[in-house]
Amino acid sequence: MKIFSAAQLHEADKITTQKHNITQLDLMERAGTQIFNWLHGRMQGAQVPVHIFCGIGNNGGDGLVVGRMLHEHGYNVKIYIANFTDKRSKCFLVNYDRVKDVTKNWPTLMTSEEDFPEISPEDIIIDALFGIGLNRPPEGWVKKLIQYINSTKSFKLSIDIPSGMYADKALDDPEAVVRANHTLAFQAPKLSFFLPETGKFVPYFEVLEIGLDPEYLHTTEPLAQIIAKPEAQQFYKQREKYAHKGTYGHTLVIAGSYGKIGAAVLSAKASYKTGSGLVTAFVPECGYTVLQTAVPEAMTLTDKEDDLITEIKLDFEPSAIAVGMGIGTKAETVRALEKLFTTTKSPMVIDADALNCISENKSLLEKLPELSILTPHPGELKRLVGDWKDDFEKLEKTKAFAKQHNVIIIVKGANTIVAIENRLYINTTGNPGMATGGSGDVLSGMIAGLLSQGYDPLIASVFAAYLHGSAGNQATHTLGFEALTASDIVEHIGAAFLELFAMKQEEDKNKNA
Ligand SMILES: NC(=O)C1=CN([C@@H]2O[C@H](COP(=O)(O)OP(=O)(O)OC[C@H]3O[C@@H](n4cnc5c(N)ncnc54)[C@H](OP(=O)(O)O)[C@@H]3O)[C@@H](O)[C@H]2O)[C@@H](O)CC1
Ligand SMILES: Nc1ncnc2c1ncn2[C@@H]1O[C@H](COP(=O)(O)OP(=O)(O)O)[C@@H](O)[C@H]1O
Ligand SMILES: [K+]
Repeated sequence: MKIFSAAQLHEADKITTQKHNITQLDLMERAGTQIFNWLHGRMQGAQVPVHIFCGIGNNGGDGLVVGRMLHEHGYNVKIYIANFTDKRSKCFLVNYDRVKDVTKNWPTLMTSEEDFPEISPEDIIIDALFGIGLNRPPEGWVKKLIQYINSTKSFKLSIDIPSGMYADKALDDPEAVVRANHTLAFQAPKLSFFLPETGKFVPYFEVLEIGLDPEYLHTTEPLAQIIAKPEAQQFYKQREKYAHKGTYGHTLVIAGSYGKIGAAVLSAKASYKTGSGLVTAFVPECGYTVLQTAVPEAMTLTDKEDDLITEIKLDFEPSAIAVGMGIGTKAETVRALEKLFTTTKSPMVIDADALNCISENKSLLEKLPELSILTPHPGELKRLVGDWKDDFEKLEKTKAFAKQHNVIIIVKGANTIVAIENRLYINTTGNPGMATGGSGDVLSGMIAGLLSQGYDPLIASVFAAYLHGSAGNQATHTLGFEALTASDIVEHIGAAFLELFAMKQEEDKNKNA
């Protein structure tokens, strides 16, 4: 699914009306009807008071359509207009009249704090104050209205976007955003739903199709693309019946130093669990027995030094390499990395301390094989690309960096984001239980495991991020969040593969029944 900017959505709106010979008003009716259907399907005529707060733009217009329909279906609905300017949109005005025709009353006009209505905790609030047309932070009594809405215990449903938030730029004032319990977004989710500073205001959302011009949506370069189950299913390559272990590649995991050999264990196991035919771990001498015991399937090569990696000597050509987890940043290790980068032709995942080595020795960047996959967490990213003022600038800097150095960057976090050239892919799986030591080591092993099997670097990146989050989700079914460890993610990689097609099997069963 694609994510568009507010400007692109306004353009889609315009093109749809022109090409499909419908009016803006028709589109608003469609949008409002979708929201009404969603509510009606859940409320089933319940007489819970519904308070709809409308602005004076098209978001407010949507709110008026919903209010009219709820009224027509016998719901207990009250409509308020936050009359913050007299520049009411045309479609708002038409629907304002239509509400009056149906309810025989004008909605309640609000022009100051005195007009705020009483709201009981069990009431429902619909937020149609501002949509994607917000162009400055709400101030004065409008901000107070948002805060008043937030102070109630009512269920809050935002139309299109929580009022006070922008679709594609940072918040100006976090105190002036509706704290929606749920958001119903038209046609596509907004970029701000997925980034830490703004996404926290959108704990749950659904997308409602409103029939914007398919050609425009299809041909327009989006701000980002969402990777969810339908996309992930398409990445999957079936294993062949006559395959042998040589078919699925030989992954090399270069990881560990004294006290951090576990990183190599997690990564090597994850590579195997993701389907790599063979896995070799290259570790300092002190890691030999640990590896041979903890991952008996893996072969182990060791450095000549006991407690750190100083020279990576191989006796085979790896099909993919994951390097950096727990290796430290000592000068000898940096030299070993430099040699690896300049001599290897294998696709490579570069993580953790290898990224820190690069940050401290920027000349290494020029030596990276093209389309190497860098997997920084926010701290490592900052050391690579420099500081940012907000999440949106972070993405811009990351894209510029990826383009300049011809690499793929995986920005890890609650919604892991993959950047390649000018494009962004946003992962949708994962949970806060995965904020635990070693879970990144698992991801690196998984990416390398996919690379080894011949997945191209971009697909390996987005598919591994999806499966990694999905394995984490599967693990929570029996463990919850707190008890989840990186090893549990590894143990549930198989379940993540199975889950990819679980729904389809269910559907097939139903079809045959
Ligand atoms: N294609 C689609 O997706 C479809 C979208 N649809 C709906 O349209 C919505 C977008 O509507 P929209 O463009 O009319 O803007 P909206 O968000 O209602 O508000 C803008 C108004 O607020 C004002 N204003 C702004 N900031 C302000 C502030 N801080 N404080 C005070 N005022 C402020 C601004 O006035 P001005 O800047 O001129 O003073 C303007 O009057 C979209 O989210 C969706 O719900 C559907 O109907 C159909 C298809
Ligand atoms: N709140 C969260 N929701 C989803 N995934 C998360 C969350 N926190 C962390 N993760 C995932 O866990 C991994 C953490 O990686 P990293 O910080 O490198 O861990 P480590 O260095 O301990 O291996 C990343 O893949 C990240 O996307
Ligand atoms: K809204």
